Amino acid sequence: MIIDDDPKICLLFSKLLKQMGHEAYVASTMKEGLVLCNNECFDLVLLDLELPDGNGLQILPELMKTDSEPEVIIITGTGDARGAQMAFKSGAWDYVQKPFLLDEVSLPITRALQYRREKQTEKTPVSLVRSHIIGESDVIHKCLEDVAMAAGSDASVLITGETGTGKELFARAIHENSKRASKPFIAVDCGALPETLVESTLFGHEKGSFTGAQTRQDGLIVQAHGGTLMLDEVGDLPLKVQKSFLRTLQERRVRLIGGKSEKHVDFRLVAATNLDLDKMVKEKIFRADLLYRIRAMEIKLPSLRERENDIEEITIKKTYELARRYDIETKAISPEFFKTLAAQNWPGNVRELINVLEYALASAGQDPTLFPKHLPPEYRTAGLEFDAVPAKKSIQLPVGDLGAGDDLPTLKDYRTSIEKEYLKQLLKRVNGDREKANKISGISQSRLYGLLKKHNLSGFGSS
Ligand SMILES: Nc1ncnc2c1ncn2[C@@H]1O[C@H](COP(=O)(O)OP(=O)(O)OP(=O)(O)O)[C@@H](O)[C@H]1O
Repeated sequence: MIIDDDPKICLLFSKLLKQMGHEAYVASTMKEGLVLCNNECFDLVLLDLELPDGNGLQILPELMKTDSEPEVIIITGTGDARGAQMAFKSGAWDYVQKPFLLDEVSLPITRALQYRREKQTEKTPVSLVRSHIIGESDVIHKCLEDVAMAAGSDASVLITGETGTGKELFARAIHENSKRASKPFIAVDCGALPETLVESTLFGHEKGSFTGAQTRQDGLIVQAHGGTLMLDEVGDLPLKVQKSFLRTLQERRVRLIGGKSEKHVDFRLVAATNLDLDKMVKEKIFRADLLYRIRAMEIKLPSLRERENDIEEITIKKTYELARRYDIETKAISPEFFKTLAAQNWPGNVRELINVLEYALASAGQDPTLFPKHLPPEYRTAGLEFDAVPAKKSIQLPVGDLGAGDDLPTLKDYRTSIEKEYLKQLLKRVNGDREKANKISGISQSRLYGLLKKHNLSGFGSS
């Protein structure tokens, strides 16, 4: 419901709300607004303050007490701190000042409606089926609460997060905890499909509708009927397909490629991405109206770096699972192994961790315990500071850039020149003291003499 006496603003909001998939009513005075609110049910009121019959704040408490108890966003051209404070005190959701950018209002609208949906959603299921999601960190618990919330409603959900953070796992969890659990869960990776195939894969095709379409085939949308459709990497949907998919989402009807009639489909959408869809909207490569539709709720998955405390539990459970899968004895895990894992950056998140554990199990062979030495070499360096070996003196090599191209010396020549440089420095420091030279260099007297001879150095006089 838009209560504003400026027809241009009303038109702008009506268009925006329609684009976001909502219906909008308009009132131009406080009185008209109140009457409508008392007769209809509204989720949200966009309330202007300067109205012909008074200041909108006057009717705010009354509006919020109408049967549908709508959320209210104040829109005003005369923003002042006191007005904003009063609005919030009376329970307004947000306070937007004119002039505004569409983004500045669309976000509070989405959030207010999400909040409202969450409020109305059935209570969180007492025992959420975790669907193999591992982790007890606060951030994962927050995500599980979101899953429970999403599972209790039928709203479209957008799951965002870096690669390997478990977007598909969480999508399945939403499905398995929803009333659609006994119906199909269909996942499609939009990024893996060639552009020419996306449309027919999603919508299906009639026989002979294009070369190679030898039989009539239902698309994945129809296969997801009654259940959940997961569009993974939704940012990779070509613009043309975005348009037809939006239509299907809005009208819940699908038409096979080359077909004439339409079919009713009932599916719940869970989309996922690791791209910045808002940025893609600005770059005009993702439709704003589709983004509004698919992001009725959003679940942001944390990276593994943000939930370091979960690494240990994931490691134990996954090592056990992998050992069972490969039919080998499960291994004990040393504290150093955990420490080395905790020191990593994990850009590939849980998927990367599982791959590393697979490597470690293979490299451990018959060894009963996993140690850092079983990890891929590039992962060991990050944990070196935790190794139990006492730290050695750091060594500053007396070399600079070795030059570019093919003129790098052989390793043997390089070692020889470093060795000679070392001996020269040693002789300078010990000032003829043989014992001291043996002590510092850590090599025996005879070996030291051998080396001095080799390099034609005579630091201790003739011998
Ligand atoms: N919290 C978790 N608990 C247990 N396993 C997890 C968890 N998160 C991810 N995994 C595992 O990590 C692997 C990658 O997960 P998934 O495919 O769901 O990630 P994704 O975010 O969809 O990745 P991408 O963006 O690359 O498609 C899977 O084997 C999944 O089971």
